[in-house]
Amino acid sequence: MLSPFTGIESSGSVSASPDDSSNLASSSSTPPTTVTDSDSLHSDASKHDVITVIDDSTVVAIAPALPVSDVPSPRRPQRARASLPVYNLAKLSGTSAHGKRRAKGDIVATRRRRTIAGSTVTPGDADVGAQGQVSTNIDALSLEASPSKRSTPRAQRLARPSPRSLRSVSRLAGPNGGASAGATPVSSIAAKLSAASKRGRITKAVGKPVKMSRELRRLQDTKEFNHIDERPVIHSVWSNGKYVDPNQARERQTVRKRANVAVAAEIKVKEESEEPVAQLKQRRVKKYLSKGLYSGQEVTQDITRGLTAAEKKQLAQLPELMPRKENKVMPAPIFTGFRTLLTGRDFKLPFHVCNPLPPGQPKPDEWKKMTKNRFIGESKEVWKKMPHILDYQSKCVCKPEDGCAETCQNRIMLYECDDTNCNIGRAHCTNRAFAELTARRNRGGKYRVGVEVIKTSDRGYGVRSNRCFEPHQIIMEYAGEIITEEECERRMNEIYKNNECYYLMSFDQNMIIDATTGSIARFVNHSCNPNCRMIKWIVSGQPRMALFAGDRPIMTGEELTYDYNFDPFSAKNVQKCLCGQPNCRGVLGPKPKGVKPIKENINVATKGRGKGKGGKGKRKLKELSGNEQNMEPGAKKRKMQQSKPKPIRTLKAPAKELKSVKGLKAAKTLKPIKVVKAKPAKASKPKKAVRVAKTAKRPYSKVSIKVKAPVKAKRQQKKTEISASITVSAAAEITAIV
Ligand SMILES: C[S@@+](CC[C@H](N)C(=O)[O-])C[C@H]1O[C@@H](n2cnc3c(N)ncnc32)[C@H](O)[C@@H]1O
Repeated sequence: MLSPFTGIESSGSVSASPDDSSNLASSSSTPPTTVTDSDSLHSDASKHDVITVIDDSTVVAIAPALPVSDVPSPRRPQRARASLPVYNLAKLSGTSAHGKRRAKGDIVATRRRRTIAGSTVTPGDADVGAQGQVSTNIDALSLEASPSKRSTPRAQRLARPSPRSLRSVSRLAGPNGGASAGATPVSSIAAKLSAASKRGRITKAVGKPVKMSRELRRLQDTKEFNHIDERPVIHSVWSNGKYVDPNQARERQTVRKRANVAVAAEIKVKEESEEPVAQLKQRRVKKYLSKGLYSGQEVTQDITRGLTAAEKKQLAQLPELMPRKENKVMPAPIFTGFRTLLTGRDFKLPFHVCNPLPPGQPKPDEWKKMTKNRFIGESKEVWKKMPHILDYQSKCVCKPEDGCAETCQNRIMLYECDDTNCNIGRAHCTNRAFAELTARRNRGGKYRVGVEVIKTSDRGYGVRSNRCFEPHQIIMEYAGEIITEEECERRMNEIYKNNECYYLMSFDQNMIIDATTGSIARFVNHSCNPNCRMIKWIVSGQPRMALFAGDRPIMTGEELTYDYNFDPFSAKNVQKCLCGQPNCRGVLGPKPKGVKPIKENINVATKGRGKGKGGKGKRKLKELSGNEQNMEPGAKKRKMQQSKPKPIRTLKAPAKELKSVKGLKAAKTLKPIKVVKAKPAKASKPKKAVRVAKTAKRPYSKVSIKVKAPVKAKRQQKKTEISASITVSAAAEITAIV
């Protein structure tokens, strides 16, 4: 037995059959058997898109008028579906939240819920639903709708007659095509629908307005109805079968973000703290080039091509082209030398870099340093305080542009300029060597002093430079104790009798400088080809000895030497020279008799005077003994005036030589100052020296060293011989000097 509801459904004529969908699905496999089927087949709309709106009022009368059994089913028997889809429009349109409304007498409780399949129709409403459905289908048959009236796809879908409606209409019409009993109210239903469509917005099939349910009509102005979302759509999230609360998830996300930030900060701090270590680890090992840019390049050109045999032979003898061992040192890139020449500049390497003293240098013991001369014993009383005072009464005649250079009379006579005897003043004068030395020393620093003691392999201690010196530049003063000859004798007999080296140098006024306690200059060794000269100058009226650079500049690290010019007085006193120079005389003094002395080392001034070879010892002896007949008259005057043997000749020589070489003017200028004003001779001092020399047996030999000091002005002719005596002990025991 079928209930009205089930009867309707089984007939498939009233409600939309779920099999419509099956029709669609089977269209490809099952040919159409009825018209409705054909319609159904040709419909391209899915059943889900069709909304059938049924007016409650129109449905009511239809159901009883249509007994289910009377309506033959044009369809072949089908199996009923187990379940039907139910669509909740309120939910779909988003109005379910509004709840049930009651307005204008609408009884919500009795209102039928609209569904597509009509499965939710209450039993009491079954007839009504059937009628409503019929009316809808009738509307759908009305072909008034035109494509132009379909404003939107949605409207098109709504207006399109569904296969169900078509089928139901055909059923309602009966097999004869005439209207059945149920067809009577069709016109009234259509009119009702037409009236309803005026108010409703939704138009149904064939362009005719379809009456909307009141509920929908009330809602049609709402945003929900128009699908306008104001609030964010929050979708529920399920994860692994569990519901995820969005609030909790947000909190968890925030917590996770914070944790991530904290971790990132921690990592950053860690990285920063670990950075040096990482850098150390990542430090790359530097790769050095083992060869130069052009290393290994072969000479492609035959440089001897086109040369004669003789030329080739000559070329082959060039040391540069001699076959050599391969140089393993990395060569400089090509044109380096040329580029250096063009763009290079002079520079000095720091001395401690280029030439440091070898480690473990012994220091000389028993050496008391003294940088200034000091009178000892009677010497102070015997010493004439201002022997050169008269020389300082006139000034040189230099001009500022001359700068007291080589033509300066003071310079020629080995007088240092100062405020009393200089015409041009300190700013322009260049003849103030001792003043310059004092200033340099006062500034301090061992590289300003410029010398240091070294231990030589075979000559005891020596001195070397630790800076460069220009030619004729003052290096250091020979200072020590100034003693009389008597005191010198006593010291040699008593104090220095067992010494191998003595540091005694004949000075001025027959005095002797004992540098045993003295300046560093006492360590300067002898050389037959020296780079320095020991010269006595008159500074502020007082004699002072100093070591000067020779004619060539002195480089850093060179050993400083001067020619002792020993006068051994006896062949027994001769000391072997170990200077190692090519022109070495072999002995510290002049060459022994029978051997021709090497001329280069003989004083030029001596040669200029035409005096003999190897006569210095004799001359010294004569000077010491007061036999000065061979000396120039002027020189004798000068000697007497200055009470020193060598400068006498020195003064005389330049005056004579200047006449012939430099010009008479300078020579004439010299005369009134230095020679004409000469004092009467005092020959007592040299005699005294002889007396000293004549003393009985001594355990040492007295040797005289002559230091020659050429003056800059026309050196070869104007070189003046400055003599200083040095008394050096010899190990050999000799008898008295005669
Ligand atoms: C004034 S001292 C020089 C400093 C000395 N070398 C020292 O160690 O104190 C002179 C002595 O040094 C030695 N001497 C200096 N130059 C020499 C040389 N070229 N050949 C051999 N001995 C030399 C000689 O013994 C000489 O008597």
